Amino acid sequence: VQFRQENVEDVYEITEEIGSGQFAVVRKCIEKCSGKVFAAKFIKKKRARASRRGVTKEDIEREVDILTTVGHKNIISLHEVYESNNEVVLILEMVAGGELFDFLSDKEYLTEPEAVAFMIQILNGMDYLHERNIAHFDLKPENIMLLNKDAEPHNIKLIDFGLAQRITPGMEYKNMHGTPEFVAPEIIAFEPIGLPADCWSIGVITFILLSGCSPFLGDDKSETFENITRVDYEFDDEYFADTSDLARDFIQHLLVKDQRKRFTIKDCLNHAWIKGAANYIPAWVTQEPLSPP
Ligand SMILES: Nc1cc2c(nn1)-c1ccccc1CC2
Repeated sequence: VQFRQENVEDVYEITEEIGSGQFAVVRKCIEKCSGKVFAAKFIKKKRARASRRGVTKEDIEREVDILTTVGHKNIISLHEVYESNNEVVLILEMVAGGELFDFLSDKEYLTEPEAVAFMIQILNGMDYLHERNIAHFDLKPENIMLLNKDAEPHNIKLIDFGLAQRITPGMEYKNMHGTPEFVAPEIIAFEPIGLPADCWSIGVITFILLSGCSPFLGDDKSETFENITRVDYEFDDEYFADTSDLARDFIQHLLVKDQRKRFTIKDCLNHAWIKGAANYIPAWVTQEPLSPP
């Protein structure tokens, strides 16, 4: 998709802010010709090479390339892209249900069936990406949006592919800056990273969904990194007393330091905690539509 050079405000009415990232602000917008509602993500372009502010054109093109090539019900879709001299605007599918993060803080934590209903959708979206050797590299509750917070069960969309990468075997990715609480040990150790880093983050997210607690969070960044490097976490009985052994087993297979021994997304989808859920989660959540011929 090419970056349109005309003024985005000529084509869309830009309204209230609905979210923001480090160098991005996301606003609700309405396409004038159709009345359709979208989310406009304004990304600041990096001015000078040495500047710490803004995003390089190369990084923006990577996010656009990845969003353009993926199409899945649990991944945000990209409608079109505009460019002005100091920013790029991604016109994205509108998701109006807010972040899973906020949904969680209202509920403290979820029952296992609720957590599994979310986890199945996260895993389906991630399975689609990992089958195409795309790593998200910034999985966390803030980057999981609910389509509609009142619907049951909830339909989720993975957002923010600003750190996503196509992983070519043999290529090494090291300079990463995910969010401390969710990064895998290999990211902290500056070892080559790949798809398994996302699986670690899924383990952290599952732990949080079931307990409301963050397994490795310390009083500061370095303490958090210390806890991750040592894989120092526990299922505190105060929060995990009612959590099934299957759920703990699922998490334990993801929070594994050696990324070669860590569960893959396929392993997760085959785990009894997830597979067993197919009995009580509606088919539209659990069944992947047959991929187009
Ligand atoms: N960093 C972010 C942050 C957000 C979004 N994208 N990137 C987003 C995408 C579609 C709909 C709504 C949003 C708001 C949050």
